[in-house]
Amino acid sequence: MKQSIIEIVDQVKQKQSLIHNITNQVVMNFTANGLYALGALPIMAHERREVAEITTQSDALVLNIGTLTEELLETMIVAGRAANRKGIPIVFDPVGVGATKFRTEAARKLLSELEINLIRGNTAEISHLAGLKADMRGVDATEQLDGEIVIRQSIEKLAIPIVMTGKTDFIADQATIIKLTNGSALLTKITGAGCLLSSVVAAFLAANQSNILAPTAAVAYFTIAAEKAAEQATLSGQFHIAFLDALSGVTATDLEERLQIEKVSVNGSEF
Ligand SMILES: Nc1ncnc2c1ncn2[C@@H]1O[C@H](COP(=O)(O)OP(=O)(O)O)[C@@H](O)[C@H]1O
Ligand SMILES: Cc1ncsc1CCOP(=O)(O)O
Repeated sequence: MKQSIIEIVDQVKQKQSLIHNITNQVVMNFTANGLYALGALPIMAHERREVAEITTQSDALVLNIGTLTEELLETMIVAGRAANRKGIPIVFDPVGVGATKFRTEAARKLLSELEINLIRGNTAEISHLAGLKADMRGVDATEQLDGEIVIRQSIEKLAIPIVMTGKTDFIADQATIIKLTNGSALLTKITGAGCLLSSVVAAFLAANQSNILAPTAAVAYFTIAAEKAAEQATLSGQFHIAFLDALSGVTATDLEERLQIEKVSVNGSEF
């Protein structure tokens, strides 16, 4: 597994994928800088009349509903259809789903009208999307949820590969669940960490379309970068910058030495 992750990271660095992000207004700049640091190329384009062309020129599409409007939702459908026609992977980030009826209905619409390749959300968002109960305050959960139970039930209900984040991260498809425990709590003190991760996952999927290995490599790379940054910075402002820098330089040795894949289950049996 570690060797495959290292190889996928090399593929990402070589491919320098162009990632079309239809994302929220809070995180656009951070996402663009994070993708550059990784070695990918960002483009943010939100005009309905041009998104199909932009998506078609891109290697992956990210749909993020963090500051969604009715118009932007329609634009996402146009871009998503263009991606589906060309087999371009789509990552969906259901920011704040469950916080309002509009977000919840929008998320359902995107899932029903588009073929989404992967959903990346925090534990509360994934629970909501799967119809499990989770209390939200803004874009964050108000309670601790048992990630392992949530991911098992969610993958069964949604039947789309999922990256579910929190203190522990889970990567799942219908056959496999992987649990990663790398990272830093400082990621929760800056805005846009999850949104950037969704775009990083898209860059990994653009380079390697495996349902489990590519997103696992993305989460491993991202959370190990956070660990390295947290060794340089204790406050959120310093961490923000240190993290961007660390995103450009996670090495094979870092992955070898730091990766914590605590548990892998395949078709329900652990090994
Ligand atoms: N308590 C925590 N400790 C360490 N890392 C965390 C913690 N909570 C979230 N993370 C990390 O922060 C990143 C964003 O996850 P999360 O905060 O769940 O997403 P979102 O920003 O969408 O709410 C992930 O890489 C995750 O591993
Ligand atoms: C604060 C906020 N409000 C609407 S979108 C957004 C950014 C959320 O980003 P993340 O969930 O990745 O921290």
